Amino acid sequence: MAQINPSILSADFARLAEEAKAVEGADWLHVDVMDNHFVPNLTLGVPVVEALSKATDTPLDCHLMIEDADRWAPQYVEAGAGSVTFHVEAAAAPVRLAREIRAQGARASMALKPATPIEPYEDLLPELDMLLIMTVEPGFGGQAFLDIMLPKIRRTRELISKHGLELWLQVDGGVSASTIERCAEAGADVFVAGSAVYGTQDPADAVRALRARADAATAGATWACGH
Ligand SMILES: O=C(CO)[C@H](O)[C@H](O)COP(=O)(O)O
Repeated sequence: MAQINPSILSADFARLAEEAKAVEGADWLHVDVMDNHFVPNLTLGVPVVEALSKATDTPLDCHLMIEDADRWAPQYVEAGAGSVTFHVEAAAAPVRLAREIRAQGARASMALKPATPIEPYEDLLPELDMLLIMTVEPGFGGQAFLDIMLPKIRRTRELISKHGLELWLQVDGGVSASTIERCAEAGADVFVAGSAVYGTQDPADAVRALRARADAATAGATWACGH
C-alpha cells in the first residue's frame, strides 16, 4: 500500500500540534527542516521536532534541507524522528551518516535535488531505508511538480529491483491528485504532500484519497505490495 506523508510546511505553524492530529491516519508526518543556507527558506529545528514528537502518535519523517547534515542529523533522531533524510549534496560522509542514523534506531534516508543524478549513488543504496527524489527545487511548498523527474524515478525503481532491496522510494514536491498517479506508475511508493493535504477542508480525507489514487495506479506492480 502507498504511504502518504503530509508535509507540515503547508500547515499552520501557530497550531502545529492540532495540525499534526488532523492527519492522524497518515503513515508519517513529514517535517521540513530548512536552514536558509542549503535552501532559501527557514523553518524549524530540533526543539520543535522534539515537541512535535510528543504531540502526535504519527511517526516523524524529518527532511533536513540543511548544510552540515553529518553534524545535525543524529540530533533529530535524539529529538524523536523515526526517519531522517539528509541531502547527499549536504553530507560529507553519507555512508557513515546513514550507518550512524541506523545505529541510533531510526530509518536512514538520502535525498537528491532535481539536478543530482541517482547513478553515482547506486552502490550506496543498501545503506539506506529510503531514497527521496525531489520533484521540485527544495525550499518552498506549493510549487509545480517537475515532470522531468519521472525518468529518474523510473531508473531508481529499476536499480532497487535489480539489487533486490526493500528500500522505500519517496517523492516530494507538487504531489497532488493530478500528479500522484504518474509518480506511482514510475515507481514511487512514499508520497509527501503539503498543499494537497493541508490546503483542503478535510486533511485526513485528502490523505485517504491520495492513497487510493496511488494504490489504483500501481495495482499489480510487484514492488507495490510491501510496507
Ligand atoms: O520539501 C518540500 C519543499 O522543499 C515540501 O515537503 C514540499 O514542497 C511539500 O509541499 P507541496 O506538496 O505543496 O509541494
